[in-house]
Amino acid sequence: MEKIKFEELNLSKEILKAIEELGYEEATPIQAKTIPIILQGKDIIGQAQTGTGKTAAFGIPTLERIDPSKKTIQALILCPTRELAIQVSEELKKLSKYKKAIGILPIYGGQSIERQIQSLKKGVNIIIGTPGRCIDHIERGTLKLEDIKLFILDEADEMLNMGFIEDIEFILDKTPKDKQTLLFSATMPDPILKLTKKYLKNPEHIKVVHKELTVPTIEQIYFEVKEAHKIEILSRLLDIYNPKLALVFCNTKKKVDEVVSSLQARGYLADALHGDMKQNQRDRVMAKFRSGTIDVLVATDVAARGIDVEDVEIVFNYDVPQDEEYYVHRIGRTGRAGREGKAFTFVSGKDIYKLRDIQRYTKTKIKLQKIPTLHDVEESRTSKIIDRIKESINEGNLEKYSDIIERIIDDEYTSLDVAAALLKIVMSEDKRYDEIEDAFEGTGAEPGMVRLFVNVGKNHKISPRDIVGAIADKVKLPGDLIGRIDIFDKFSFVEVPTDYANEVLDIMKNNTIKGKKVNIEIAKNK
Ligand SMILES: Nc1ncnc2c1ncn2[C@@H]1O[C@H](COP(=O)(O)OP(=O)(O)OP(=O)(O)O)[C@@H](O)[C@H]1O
Ligand SMILES: [Mg+2]
Repeated sequence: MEKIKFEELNLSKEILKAIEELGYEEATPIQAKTIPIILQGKDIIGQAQTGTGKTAAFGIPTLERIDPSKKTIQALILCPTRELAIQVSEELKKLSKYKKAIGILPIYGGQSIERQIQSLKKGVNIIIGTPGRCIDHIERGTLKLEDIKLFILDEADEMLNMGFIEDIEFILDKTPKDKQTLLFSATMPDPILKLTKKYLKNPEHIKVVHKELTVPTIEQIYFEVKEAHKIEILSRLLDIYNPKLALVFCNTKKKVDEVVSSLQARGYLADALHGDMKQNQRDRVMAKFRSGTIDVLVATDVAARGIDVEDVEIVFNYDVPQDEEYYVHRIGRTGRAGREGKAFTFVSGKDIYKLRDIQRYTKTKIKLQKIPTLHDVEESRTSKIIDRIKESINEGNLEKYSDIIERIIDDEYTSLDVAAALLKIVMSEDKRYDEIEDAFEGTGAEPGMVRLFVNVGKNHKISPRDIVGAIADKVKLPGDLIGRIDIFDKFSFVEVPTDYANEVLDIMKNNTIKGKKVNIEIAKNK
């Protein structure tokens, strides 16, 4: 498709200036195709791949059509999650930087309703909301929709799905008949498409056509993994690829919490996002993820749709998603706006059938890759160190250090000796991998004993003796019955009598060692 400049789209100079500041050089295909039609006042269904700028595709013409001299709500945008409502509202605020008079307000559950009422009273033109909270305001009489010109569903197929459809109909019922309706999503399954006839007038279905439903710049890989090994494999992949940010999807809230504690215990900066958390917690986690204060976000499907965070380099499907559409949306959190990304899916047992359905639905091939071994992790660490050494040599300024080396060489060591010794010192600071492999080799504990894998996390001050002491103390198990296998940077192995194993696991799960929560699980042969 030929490139379309925003200047060709009949936009106001205020909007063009804001677009220029955002650094958008040309309109994306979905923007080029839908903006003119929306400006004409037509109903549309806009379908284009994840991360291709659908927000601005409906956001820009919406801003152009608002009359800010009237203090009424003229556009309502509904989103399936709170995080998405906030994000869409932020993007609209950026686009309206030079149309200051337009009032934009996100309203969503979990936030003080009183505060929202105060803001609504000031006169707002565009509401971006989640359905539940909008209904709440409609019932209180604090959200008046009789002046609505534009009604927009972002993630429209999800909004018209069973979970939301009643809410949507309730809200639609309160809006004027002659409004314009816009539906946007990366996916639009046929049954939902049929349903849209009920809500749209002579709509144009604008589909930015591609052979496949997913973004081609996302490399899609799957690993055959036993359920019990997922956490270890996730850690290895994180170590090898070292993504700036990674998003890990699980199918349940419980699993999200488990994965987060295992990752934290292994020293990763990870946190959770799911629907059981309080809104201020959710906001804090999203902010930390956006700023890179945490680098692994583990989430349920609340984070699957629409969320736009630039540096997400890998998306993990820790569990294969139930719905094919969700695969598309989940992996679409990476590879946005033309960037590259990776999507890694863990497949265990019967999941392979689901994966086939997903490939058929998305018309893509997901490639099987061998699970990285600890040796691979080691290799990747080695090549990273080599790169760093070369970089440092190229940067120069090494005179001070060369002088020291010369002193050693004077003592009859070769420069190769010196270099090798230095490298050994540097690399042994984090040599957990070889040692863990050794310890796992033969997880067979002494007869009558069970070997436990104890994870104390980074920067701890917990010695093996502390671990044995804590178990002895809290489980009332004589210390000499506990065997100590080894201690590593972040890990340790202990052996306890088989009869006590479950009790130790139970009790230690709810206890701390020197004030720190540690992760103890039965060691499994890798
Ligand atoms: N014309 C443009 N040029 C460059 N970047 C753009 C352009 N339009 C939007 N973007 C950027 O592309 C990213 C993705 O946009 P957006 O979130 O709207 O995608 P989307 O199509 O809604 O994806 P999803 O289906 O995942 O919701 C955003 O960071 C946005 O700022
Ligand atoms: Mg979107």
